[in-house]
Amino acid sequence: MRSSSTRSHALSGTVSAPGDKSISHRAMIFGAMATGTTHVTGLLEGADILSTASVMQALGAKIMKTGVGAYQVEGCGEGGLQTPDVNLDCGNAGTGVRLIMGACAGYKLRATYTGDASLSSRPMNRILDPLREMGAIATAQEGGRLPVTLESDGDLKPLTYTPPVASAQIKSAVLLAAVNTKGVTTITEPIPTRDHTENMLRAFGATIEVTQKNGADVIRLDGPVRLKGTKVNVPGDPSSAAFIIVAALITPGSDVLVENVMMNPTRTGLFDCLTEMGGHVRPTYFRKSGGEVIADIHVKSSKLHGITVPPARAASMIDEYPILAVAASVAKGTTIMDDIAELRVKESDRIKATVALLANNGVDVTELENGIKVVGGEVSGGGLVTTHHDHRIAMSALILGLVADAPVTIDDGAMIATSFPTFFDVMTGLGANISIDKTA
Ligand SMILES: O=C(O)C1=C[C@@H](OP(=O)(O)O)[C@@H](O)[C@H](O)C1
Ligand SMILES: C=C(OP(=O)(O)O)C(=O)O
Repeated sequence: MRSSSTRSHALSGTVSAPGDKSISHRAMIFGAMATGTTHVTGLLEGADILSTASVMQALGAKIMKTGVGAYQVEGCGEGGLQTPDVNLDCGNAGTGVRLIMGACAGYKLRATYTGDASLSSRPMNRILDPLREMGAIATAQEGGRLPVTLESDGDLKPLTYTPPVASAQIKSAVLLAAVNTKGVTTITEPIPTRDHTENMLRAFGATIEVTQKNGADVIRLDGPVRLKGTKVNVPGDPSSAAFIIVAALITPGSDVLVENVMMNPTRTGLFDCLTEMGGHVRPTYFRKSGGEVIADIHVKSSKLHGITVPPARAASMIDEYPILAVAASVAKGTTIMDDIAELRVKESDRIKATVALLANNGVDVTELENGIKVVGGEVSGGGLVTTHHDHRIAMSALILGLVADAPVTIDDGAMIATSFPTFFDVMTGLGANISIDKTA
């Protein structure tokens, strides 16, 4: 599905951010583990979440759609998740496969996990290592890749663990295994990562203690805990709102309101960067929804200047570097994004893919050992961008095209549906010149 974008007039209007991907995965997984019914509203109906939902059904949960973004999950509760009859295809979703493997390790079951080409190239030992330490048996392909077969007797040992990289997926996989493990599992996080697992496990009835030691967060879960079905109202995804916000900031004359954006500080690093760059990014009308603070963000096109992104901010904007690099392409001066080696193991090597996307479209960009340097200026455009099945590279390229002299084309926009299925409608509704070439 080849798509392209061209220079656009001012964007204007009010839109709502789609449901948060991280919270939507967790709603399906925790709901399936719980006793009783979980009622979900605002679920992101993206391909990643639909993969997770069908995997949880294969593991024994009953999931029913009751309206737009509304789902009812009948959990497996006492009986527990069950050995599935089929391989568990987690699609494109790192979050899905890693959290589900963690959850399944706590039960007596055996399953084989697969994914698409992108997911099959991503490292799984980062969660298999701690799960093996707890007693699960896992076999993987070379380099810890999928397909993985994971088996557990449902009688794991608790673990005291410091993940080797800042990763909410590692933390969450271990915590989910700990839910059905007798004893205290402790995770130390020197750099805090998104805390949705902790917050949502509490909403499902678990007690999770978070304390500070030598500047690190120490997270303790005393298992086993019996999760109880609950209501989950999924807030809007700041990582998807990011594309709308940057589009409005860089397209001259724009004035856009993005409603329902989750403002959890473990997720808002990009908004801090854009504000430091001189962007008019103003959250208003703060309120609580589904246990999170949300706000409506008012964005006006602004003259941006380059910044050096503090590496300590990386965890709170880990998925936002490609779109920040697009903003940096039209900012005055230099933007440095360094110490982001984790970007090399996302849906694609996002350092290389971002550098190639900008360079092909006439932006002055340099690949650093573990980062990206961008010097802003005019964007000539005219390039064909290889997305490597990466939704965030695809959306970033289409936003760059809105300020380019010649159209920016992407090889395939289909993956955008993994995290932001309404992207094309939302952006064209605001006035962006983005089109899908259904014949290519
Ligand atoms: O826990 C989550 O929901 C996620 C954690 C992040 O991954 P890492 O934990 O690997 O950094 C992020 O990139 C991903 O989109 C969602
Ligand atoms: C990295 C991402 O997701 P995941 O790890 O779940 O594939 C993302 O959405 O940018």
